[in-house]
Amino acid sequence: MGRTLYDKVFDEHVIHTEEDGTAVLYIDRHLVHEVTSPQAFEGIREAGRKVWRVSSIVATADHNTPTTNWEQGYDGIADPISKEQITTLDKNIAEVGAAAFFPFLSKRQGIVHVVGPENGATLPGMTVVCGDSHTSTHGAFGALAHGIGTSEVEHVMATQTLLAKKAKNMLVKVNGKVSRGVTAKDIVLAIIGRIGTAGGTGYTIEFAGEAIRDLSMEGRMTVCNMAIEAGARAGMVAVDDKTIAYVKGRPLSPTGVEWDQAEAYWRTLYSDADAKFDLVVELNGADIVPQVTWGTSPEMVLGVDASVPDPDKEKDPNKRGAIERALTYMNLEPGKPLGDVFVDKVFIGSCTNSRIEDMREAAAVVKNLGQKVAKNIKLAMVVPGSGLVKEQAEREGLDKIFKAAGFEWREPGCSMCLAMNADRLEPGERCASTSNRNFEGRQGAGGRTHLVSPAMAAAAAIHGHFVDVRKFA
Ligand SMILES: CC(C)[C@H](C(=O)O)[C@@H](O)C(=O)O
Ligand code: SF4
Repeated sequence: MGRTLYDKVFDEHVIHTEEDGTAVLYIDRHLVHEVTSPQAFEGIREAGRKVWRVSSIVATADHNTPTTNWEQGYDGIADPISKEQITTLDKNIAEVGAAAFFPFLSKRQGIVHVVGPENGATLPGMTVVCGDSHTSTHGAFGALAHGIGTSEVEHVMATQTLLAKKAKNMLVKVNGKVSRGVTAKDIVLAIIGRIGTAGGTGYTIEFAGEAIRDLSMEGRMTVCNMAIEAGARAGMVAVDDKTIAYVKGRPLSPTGVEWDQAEAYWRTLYSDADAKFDLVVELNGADIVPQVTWGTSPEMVLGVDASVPDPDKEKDPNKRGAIERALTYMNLEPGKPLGDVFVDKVFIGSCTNSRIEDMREAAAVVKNLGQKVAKNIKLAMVVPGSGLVKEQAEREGLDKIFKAAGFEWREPGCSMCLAMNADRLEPGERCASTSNRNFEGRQGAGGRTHLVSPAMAAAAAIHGHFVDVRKFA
């Protein structure tokens, strides 16, 4: 019987299987950031162990790095805990080593999930782990990539393996084409709206169908990035010409004969026609509208042309309670058109939407509209995902478009995605954000997050409220 893409990559990495089905998986790539690695390095040191394969490690500092004041160097990191996490990573990598390290202030620094693929650290068919739930992003390359906990980070460092129970296979097929102005972010939000945040629990999701094949690698990363918000630890997309073209020539990609061998193998990384999925979900690309979340979970999402839901119309008492609670937190009245929701801040960034294509998409909207950021917007910020994205965007003059319209153009990092650095929402502030989580307090205590695409965020900044970008896409 045929195998799925997930079956193939999983099987290829099994070293041993216990009777209860627990497998010992070999790990090819270990991505490391400053938040979830200190205890792991400490544990290794205390146990007197060595890191098994230093060349599997690629590290960067991202969550705590400031997005301003880089000219002040490490003195520009105001928060002492943030500073300590960043310098601890520097020390740990100095001691242990890595295949590549992109420290704070270096040109290639950035969000680990942007930096990995950009440098060829993520390759098709690899097992990729990181102490970070959005490691699912790397599945866009036909890699098996997922987040791990800090104790597992230590386990991988010490043994190069991970204990894993095989997940079930889910296929999410997005058929046909999407309309202009509908992006990868809208596709994945629509998927989460359909299957819910627990829909993917226990599964690895393969995203397929014409609308997914049509996406660039950047777009596929946006989709896989949010597989975790759909409950699946890993999301994957089959390898095709776009995948191969993206990885070719990157610093850590193979070259010469090794490239040829690798490419031949990578081209086998798709689900066989007779592979069996435990669950298949299909969506119609043409039905997907630019999405806006209205609540405090990514599944609380609707098209921008819809209105805030009315809890009284929900029969299930649990769901009704959740809607009521979310609307209270979000300070939204049932029935209010989403297009009438005004925002205070706009954040364009995060590992979901801070790649060059996202920057282009947002800048194109700003340019098309030809106006400045609306008066009611206190802050509109664009935070590129890495130093390389920033540099590329500046080469294309995108920074000038943003700055001329009144956006702030910042240094790379996680920034206001989770407010571990100085960028945050104040209590009660409402934000149009291109990030992936809208939980209570995610962007700062009492802050209210609406998840949208970069184009939608840019348009909200100019209009001051949500608008349907299909009107001017
Ligand atoms: C800090 C890290 C452990 C966390 C994650 O695992 O995802 C963060 O990146 C997030 O997005 O909430
Ligand atoms: S950008 Fe946000 S979601 Fe991504 S790794 Fe950083 S904090 Fe996590």
